[in-house]
Amino acid sequence: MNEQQLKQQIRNENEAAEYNSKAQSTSLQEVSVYSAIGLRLAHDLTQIIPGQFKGRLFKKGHLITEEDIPKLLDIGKEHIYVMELGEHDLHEDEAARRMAQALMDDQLVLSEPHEGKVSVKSSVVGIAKIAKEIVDEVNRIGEIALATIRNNQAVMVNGQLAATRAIPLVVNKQKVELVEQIAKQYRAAHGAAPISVVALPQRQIGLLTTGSEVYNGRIKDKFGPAVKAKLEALGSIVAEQRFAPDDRDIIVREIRELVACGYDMIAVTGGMSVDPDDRTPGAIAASGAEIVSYGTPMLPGSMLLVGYIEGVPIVGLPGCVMHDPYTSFDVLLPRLLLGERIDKEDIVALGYGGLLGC
Ligand SMILES: Nc1nc2c(c(=O)[nH]1)N[C@H]1C(S)=C(S)[C@@H](COP(=O)(O)OP(=O)(O)OC[C@H]3O[C@@H](n4cnc5c(N)ncnc54)[C@H](O)[C@@H]3O)O[C@H]1N2
Ligand code: MOO
Repeated sequence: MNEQQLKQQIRNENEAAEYNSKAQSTSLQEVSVYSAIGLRLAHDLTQIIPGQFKGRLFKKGHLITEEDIPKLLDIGKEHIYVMELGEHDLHEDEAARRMAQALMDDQLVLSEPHEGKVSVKSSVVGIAKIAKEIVDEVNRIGEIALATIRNNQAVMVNGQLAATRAIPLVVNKQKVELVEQIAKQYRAAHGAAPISVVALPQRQIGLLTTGSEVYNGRIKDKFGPAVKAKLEALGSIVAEQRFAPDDRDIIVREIRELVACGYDMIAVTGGMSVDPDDRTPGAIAASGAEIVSYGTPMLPGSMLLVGYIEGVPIVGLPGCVMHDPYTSFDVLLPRLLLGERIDKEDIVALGYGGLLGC
């Protein structure tokens, strides 16, 4: 090859490299909004008016018209992007969609991408099963985000479990492919998606409300309705409610009778703290229950008791369960209803992050 041929070859190679790099990398061109009429938006545009509105003002692909210009200026956009996606990149919407599809169980409902985010919702009342180690692994990749609720948290119909998003407007395809690979490996090893929901079965609960002031009619029972509401929200019912004064033998007898009825769970309310009239923990122990824990390191719900009596869960519910929407009882309830055994470590784990105030 003579010198000229060599130069030509280098020129060819350079041109090819330039062509390839154009084809491979995403080009983002800034265009003044005044020159943007007739162009299409490369991504959703958000408006925030504190206290009034937060949401999508313009959708990706929107054809910009003259009357959009003041609206764009009002949300601080003097320029927009015109984008040509490189072959190794994914648009934020596509990245979010693919990650959600890879990580989520089929039963879950995926939203359309909205401002670059895909939301994942439950179609049933259930308990979230979320592999924390996978969430961490995905979030370690960088430039992509996976946010979830906590493992074992209750979720309502249409309740959100997770959301995916790419941080930049375009993200390297390999990052999303890595998420897909991580999810595939998890599914192969566990036979389930890293993020899923298990529908809660309908359980029948036997409820015993203690407290002489309630038993004698001095005050109206407020515990029964509160416990019923919490259970019904999760698809279970209080099949029977009984009342007892602050008398240990009577409480023991009532517990035994509720156990004999074959309910799926027994709940005893009131009398859970330190006063001489607080007979419930002693009565639960005397009724033959194996106590996993009397007391939890979570506030509210520190005086909660969890045990098992002939294999049936029994809980002692302190006063706060009556008025507080989220206590240690609410944390453990979905698992109790599912039939998962609660052990001492589950109680220990309530302390970190468990100070919600009461
Ligand atoms: N010195 C301490 N005081 C308290 C402690 C403690 O460890 N040391 N613990 C606190 C915590 S935490 C809770 S929760 C409360 C209440 O615990 P109890 O489960 O023993 O609640 P009671 O004493 O039975 O009742 C408290 C309050 O609520 C009323 N009540 C009870 N049952 C009903 C019902 N079915 N309907 C309507 N109202 C009800 C009761 O009349 C009392 O007024 O203790 C803290 N204090
Ligand atoms: O058990 Mo109390 O139950 O923390 O407010």
